Amino acid sequence: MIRRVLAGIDAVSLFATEGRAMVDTKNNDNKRIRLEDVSKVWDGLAAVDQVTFDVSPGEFVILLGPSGCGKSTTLRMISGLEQTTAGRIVIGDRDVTREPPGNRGISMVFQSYALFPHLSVADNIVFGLRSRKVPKPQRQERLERVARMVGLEDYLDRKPAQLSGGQRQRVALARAIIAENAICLMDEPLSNLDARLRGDMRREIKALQQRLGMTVVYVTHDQVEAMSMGDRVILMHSGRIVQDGSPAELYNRPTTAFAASFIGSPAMNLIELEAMEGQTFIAKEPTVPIAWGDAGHCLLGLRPEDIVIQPSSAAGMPAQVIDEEYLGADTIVRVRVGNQTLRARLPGQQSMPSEHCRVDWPVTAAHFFTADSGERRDDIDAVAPATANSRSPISRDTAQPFPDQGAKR
Ligand SMILES: Nc1ncnc2c1ncn2[C@@H]1O[C@H](COP(=O)(O)OP(=O)(O)OP(=O)(O)O)[C@@H](O)[C@H]1O
Repeated sequence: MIRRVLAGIDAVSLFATEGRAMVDTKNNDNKRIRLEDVSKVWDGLAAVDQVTFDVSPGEFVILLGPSGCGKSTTLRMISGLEQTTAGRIVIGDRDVTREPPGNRGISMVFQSYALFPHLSVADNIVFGLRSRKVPKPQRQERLERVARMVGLEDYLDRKPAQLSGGQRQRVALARAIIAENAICLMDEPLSNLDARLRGDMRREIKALQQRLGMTVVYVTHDQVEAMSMGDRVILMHSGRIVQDGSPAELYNRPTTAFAASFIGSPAMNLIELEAMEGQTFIAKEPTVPIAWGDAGHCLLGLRPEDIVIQPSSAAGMPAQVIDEEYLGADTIVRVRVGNQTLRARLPGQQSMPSEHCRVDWPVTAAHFFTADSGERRDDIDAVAPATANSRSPISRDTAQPFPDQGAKR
């Protein structure tokens, strides 16, 4: 309880700049964010390590990454709730690195909702406006407008304890929106909600952001949120930016093995390859010749949906079916290839007719990464598995699934 109230003070302090003119949300200058070589060091350890990125006006940018990678710390430094150890933060054309939170023109939505338990929904929403001494008629008009926007008109007299998780989250959103700041920072705002509500709220937040033209920086470790909401995704790992691009870029062209394995569910299969005879690379087991212009170890990356499972008489790597997991729209089939386990995603409900099969993939679906640094290699000319000269590379159109492998729906 105490934590929640303290968090509430944080949240509200962002809006509580007395006498400050309302930020003009039409003015794009207030909506731009720039981080230059920003770091945060705690006890000699860099939680955020020389992070640099820009957020354009009206952009929805996601900070994505595993627990502890520095997402929240980065967000809190943008808000001013945390001081930077090094680097510069610029909002619009103002260096705000040493400015207090209330001077930055930013709203924030927290995972904990940060509501005052003793205040009604209406009072929670207008708390910041009150501290700013916005006159009552204006407060009331804005409250009604925002409550309509987030569907809380019928709940204004209730206390937070009388609301569902989704409704509490809407109160937190309403409080951020009513401040009419041009920038809104959100820290895992949906993680306390159940899966269905999360889906609904994702769409609502995105629609609101577009309607209001706000710049949003949104922290999550949930790649579905990142892919579905972000105009851009900044993937972080150990305090650093691993990749910064559109959701499609991150999915289709991951620049590191970490990005490849973090985005996508199930994750991209990463198969260890090792150097053989000068310019040829082969899988440790079984043998997969790879034409290669360089020496060194590398990983072959294959998305589960790119793997084709064929009868054992067909071309491809010999494999054994381990099990099948039916998920409704598709089936995840695990197969053992040599000493490695691969996951294939097949459409509909699938039941493998035999334990023995072959796996194959379109040549263009292969991604390569160096095994040590994990960096993407685009200079590999890969051939399809099995005997390289025995057949033409397959494509999605020419792939031969098991004869009775058609989707059963
Ligand atoms: N106040 C603090 N004092 C010392 N270390 C901290 C403090 N806050 C965060 N850290 C450390 O900084 C690192 C980054 O934390 P941060 O909360 O930014 O990660 P995150 O990516 O947001 O993780 P999560 O998704 O679990 O919230 C972690 O190793 C964390 O333990």
